[in-house]
Parts: sequence; structure tokens; C-alpha cells
Amino acid sequence: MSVTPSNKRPLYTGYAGSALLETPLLNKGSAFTREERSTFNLTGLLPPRYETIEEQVSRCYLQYRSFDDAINKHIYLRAIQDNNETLFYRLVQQHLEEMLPIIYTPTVGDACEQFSDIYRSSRGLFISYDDRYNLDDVLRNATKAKVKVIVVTDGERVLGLGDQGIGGMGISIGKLSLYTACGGISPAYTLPVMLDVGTNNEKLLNDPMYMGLRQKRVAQEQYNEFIDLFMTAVNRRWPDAIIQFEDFAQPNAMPILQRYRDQVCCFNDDIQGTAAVTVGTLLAACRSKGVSLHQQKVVFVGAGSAGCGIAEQIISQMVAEGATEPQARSQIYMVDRFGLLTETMPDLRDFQQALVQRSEAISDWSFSGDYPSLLDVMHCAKPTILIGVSGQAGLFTEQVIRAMKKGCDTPIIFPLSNPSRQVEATPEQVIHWTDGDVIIATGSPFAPVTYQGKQHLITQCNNSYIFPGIGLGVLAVKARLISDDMLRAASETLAANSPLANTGQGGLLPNFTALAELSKKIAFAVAKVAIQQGLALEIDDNVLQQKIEQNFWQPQYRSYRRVSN
Ligand SMILES: O=C([O-])CC(=O)C(=O)O
Ligand SMILES: [Mg+2]
Repeated sequence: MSVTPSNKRPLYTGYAGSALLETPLLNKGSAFTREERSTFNLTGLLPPRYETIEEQVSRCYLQYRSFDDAINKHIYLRAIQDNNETLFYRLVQQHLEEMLPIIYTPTVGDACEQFSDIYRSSRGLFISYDDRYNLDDVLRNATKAKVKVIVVTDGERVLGLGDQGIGGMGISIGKLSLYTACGGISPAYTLPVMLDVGTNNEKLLNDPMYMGLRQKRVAQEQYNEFIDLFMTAVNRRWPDAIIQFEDFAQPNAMPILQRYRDQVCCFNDDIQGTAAVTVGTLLAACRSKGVSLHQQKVVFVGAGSAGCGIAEQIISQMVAEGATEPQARSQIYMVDRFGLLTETMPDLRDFQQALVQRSEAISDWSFSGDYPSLLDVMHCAKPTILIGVSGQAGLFTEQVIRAMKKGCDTPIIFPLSNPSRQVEATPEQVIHWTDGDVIIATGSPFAPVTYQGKQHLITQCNNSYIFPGIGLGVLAVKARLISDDMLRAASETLAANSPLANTGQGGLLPNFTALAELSKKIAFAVAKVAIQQGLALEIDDNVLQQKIEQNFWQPQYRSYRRVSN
């Protein structure tokens, strides 16, 4: 069977003249040919030379290099995105490693914080609480007829930067840029959404530039009603779209996921995406060390929904490897603000209750406070894995890391908090404090560290390894829901592609430049599980592979045919 990939087919459009140049999904700028300029009333609107996309990319890159600050590079790239999406993705594709930290973590964090200050042009949907009874109309205003992936945030917990109000739109945009650049989802099918229910960030409320609702976040009951209205309206308008929840605050993230995950094709990136990438990276780390995950003792710093989500996924992986569930649970230590979560600790959330340590398990520990501190846990439990999801810089102190190293060889240490400045310890610190005998991965990108003549690559354990592939797989087979087993398939595929585990060399995870190929593999594995679980279209492996390849959008200009409006 040979089918023309979607980007090779001509596109029929009624847009012409300046309207065509102002439509970022269609604009080709100086690459409009002589014939196109004549057919689409563009003659005279552009400099006379006809350029290729490669020539356009060269000019953009030259301009890009003229900016020194990351935030200015970000603003520049976003401007190209809002002017000519094909060119934007071609540029990013050609300079992926250099530009991902600019359009995504860590610079996207600054862009969220400064969102109103650097605002240039509209993108996506801002759905304000005031419009809650008008949602059908608002969704109609999104000119995209077919939306396949939505990233929605309410901006309450953006990366490790807390409440950013409408600034959260920056993260929805950034995630979707990766869906396209690394997951091959056409930008014509993606929609960033910001649900504006106010902000509790005083600085923003007092900032004359702030462009969101100037009020405190609405009360819980109103909030729940709003989310429900949104989910219902979105499902009515685009019943097949994947909805990715992003950067919701802890008290809402898990309940929203639980509420909708069995009804709508949705997932929470911070809980499930982060869990899937962390488990995949841990599996790779264990394999490269020659040990099994189910033999490890794991300490978490940060027992929020992200930390607990990862812990649960580790437990199910340990069980899949043959551990009993109680055994697996006994090997997980969750440390939060007040210390180790134990069964006597009051006011725990439901999802934390299942992860407490039993009193008898720590009865012979010596510690001075009400609950064991992180350092106490290091001394008494002798963990082999340490994961930071606290959102707080500096929590992995020298004392903590040295205590861990004393208790085990080659500890596995993942300070995952984002962006870079929120990291629990920098890779350089961790490498020094462990005398270079450590396996490390971070959430944000860090440069390699040379210690005693040896170069350590710093793997970026970021959910961007997971979500583009999930999207591609789910869309290939029109999966109805996203199950835990689908996420586990993503983790295992990631681990199976670890350069370090497979060859003893290179990073724990493939380079970002390999993300597109990796996403296709993840998509295949995820889609297969969806089919096996009866959640998707039944198609055979060859057809599935073909669909994934064919659906993978490439940033190339299509030829246009004019139709009358
Ligand atoms: O965006 C990232 O880099 C990872 C993520 O989801 C978060 O930290 O909330
Ligand atoms: Mg996030």
C-alpha cells in the first residue's frame, strides 16, 4: 500500500494576500513561488527573491545568534512560530539540542514568569472563569477545525515556580511545540489552553502589566464546576482529542485525573509522564549497574502528586519484576516538609497514605525530631536511589549525599525539580560529593561535568521523552483512554533504548536529537498495549508502523491550490 504522506498532498485554501501571510500555519514568507505569488495575490507583498526553506532557516539562525540572553532568544523563536510555523519547526529541528532549552525547560520558566511583559500575539485559547457559561462559543473561536492534542493548564504550579496565573500559557505552548518537533503531531492539530480562574500570586495581582483576571483564584466548588464545564465542552467539540493536564497544583492534579481518566482520553503529564520517564530512566540506570529495580531502596524528597505518582509507578514495576506489593512498598521512603511519611503522621492526603512507612519498620531507627529527617533516612535506610521532586533548590545537601554514598556503591541520584535553578543539587555538586561514583539524571538540561579527568554526561530525565510518543501512539490507533499499562510500555521502551545500558557508553537516555525516532518506538509500544487492552482500533503491526510513519508531520512547505471562500 502506498499512500502519500499528509505533508506531500496539496492543500486547498481560500486565504490569499496579506491574510495568507498572516496565517502562521500557511505562511511561507519569501518561499512563496512566483506562481503562488501570482495565484494568491502576493506579488509585491514580499521581497522579490524566491527563497528555499533552507535559506530562510539560515537567515533566522543568524538573527537568533544575535541575541545573547536566553529569554530574548525565546521571544525571537516564539515570534517566528507566530508568523510561520513550518519555518519555526524546520529551524528547531535543525538546531534541536541548542533550541529545546530555549523553547522548553528551563527558559520557558522565565517566559511563564514574564508572560504578560513579553506578550506579543495571540496563540491558543485563554478561557476565563467569566466565560464559563459560554464555553461552546469560546471553543468555536479556535479556528482549528480538527484538534487532536490539547495541553491545558490553570497555571497554579508552573514547573517549580508556583502560581504564574495566565503565564502558565507559556508551558502549554512549550509542551505542544515538543509534540510537534519530537512527536510529529502537525501544529494544525494542537491547541494550548489556559484556564484563567485568577491567581494567588500577589506580585502578579499588583503588576500593572498582568493580563489575566485580576482576582484571587476562585473557591474550590466553583473551580470544580468550571473544570467540569470545560471538560464537557471540549469533549463535545473535539471528542477524539487527547487532553494533557499540565502544571496543576497538587490539591487539584490528582482529583482531576481520577475524575476523568476513565471517561476521556487524558493524562496528567506531571504525575504520569514524569513517572513514566523516571521509571524508564531508573530501569536504564539499574541495568547499567547490573542490578534489578525491585532490589533497590528508593527515597523521594517531595511527596506531592508528582513524587507519589512516580513512587506508585516504581512499585508496579517492582511487582512486575516479581516483588510482592508489601515488599515493594516497604522499600519506598517518602520525605516531605516534616520528614519521613510514617503511619503516625497526621493530615496526609489519600495518595500519600498508601506510601507511609510502618512504625515497626523504623522502630530501631534513631532520630531526634518527631519524624526522621532526610539525613536520618540516609543513615538508617541506606537507600540506593534518591529522587528529588520538591521544587526546592538545595535540599540535597553535601551531608545528605555523602551519607547516602557511605551506605551504597554508585548511588542513583535524580534531582528532578525544574527549572534548573530549582534543582535539589547541581550535577557538579553531586558528582563531587560522591567522588564521581554516581549515576545522575536531572529534570532540566545541564552541561557535562568533568571530574578527575572523566566526563560525566548529565541525562535529562524529562517527561518530554514520553508525552510526544504517547500522543503519536494514541492518535495512530484512536485509543479511547490512556491506561497505566500504556504508560509502562512507554517506560520500558525508553529503558530498552538506553545507550549506557545497552553499550556501557553514552548517556542513560538517548540524545534529544534521537527523540523523534524514539517517539515512534514509544508510539508503537503504547498503541500495541492499547489494542491488546481493547482500548483502540485493531490493526496489525505493519499497518500500525505505517500509520505512525505517515502521521509524522515534517516541517516542509506544501503546495497550495486556491479555492474560493
Ligand atoms: O516541563 C518540564 O520540564 C517538566 C514538567 O512537566 C514540570 O516540571 O512540570
Ligand atoms: Mg509540568
